[in-house]
Amino acid sequence: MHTTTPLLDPPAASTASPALVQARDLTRVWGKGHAAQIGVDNVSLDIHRGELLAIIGPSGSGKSTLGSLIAGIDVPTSGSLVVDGTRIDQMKADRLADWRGDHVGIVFQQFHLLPTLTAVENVELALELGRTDVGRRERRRRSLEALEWVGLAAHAKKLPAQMSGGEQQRIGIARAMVTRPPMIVADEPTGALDQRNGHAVFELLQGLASVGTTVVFITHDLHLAEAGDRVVSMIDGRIDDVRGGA
Ligand SMILES: Nc1ncnc2c1ncn2[C@@H]1O[C@H](COP(=O)(O)OP(=O)(O)OP(=O)(O)O)[C@@H](O)[C@H]1O
Repeated sequence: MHTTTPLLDPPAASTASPALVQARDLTRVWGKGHAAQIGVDNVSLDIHRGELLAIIGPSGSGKSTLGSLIAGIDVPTSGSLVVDGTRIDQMKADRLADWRGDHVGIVFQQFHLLPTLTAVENVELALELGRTDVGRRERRRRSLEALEWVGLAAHAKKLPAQMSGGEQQRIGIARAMVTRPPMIVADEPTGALDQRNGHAVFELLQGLASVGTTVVFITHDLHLAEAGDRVVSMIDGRIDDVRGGA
């Protein structure tokens, strides 16, 4: 499955910064006063290039909120966030969407594949949305290459409903990686899978990290988290503990 293809060339580093993600005092709050809901509370964190960083913590501790901020899906109420040399914490929604298309691959717990598109069309869509400079034939070629890397070239013409959950999530990984982003944010990507399929998905993420992609892996699976390079534990929106790393 893990062949050396151009798809797996390390993403080009666009800055000399040692950390791909530099979060400082990130806070995300909804509402005000007594009604305020705190998602993330003053979080500062560096995430390095090629690092597989696991984020764990009880339900409601802020893992998804932090992941959404790092992925540029949401913006913080305060604090600063630099990703791959660009400050994204105050970007307007349309610019942020463009930035995301080129810089982040996102993997969801429930796969989020479009049901009326085949596997290869789902993967191609990421290239259409993210990189308008890639022509139709090249999009198809790269998408098939990504499917091959996740071991599903033979499923290219299948619809999501014709595939197992594990297969759909591997298509989700192919879709996240096909734009060759410097970072992948995966929010409980193994949460809907059995142990064997979850492990297979985790190994794909490890493979991407090993060639230089930064992987943020949000999980309730402590066993898989420990297999990452570093484990960040959250509680009540704050970082409670960081284990591993240099
Ligand atoms: N859009 C929102 N509006 C108001 N509060 C929110 C919103 N999104 C998240 N929260 C709150 O922020 C806190 C953190 O939620 P978050 O989803 O980040 O936790 P989590 O650790 O990912 O939980 P889980 O493991 O259950 O997915 C929770 O108290 C939640 O209710």
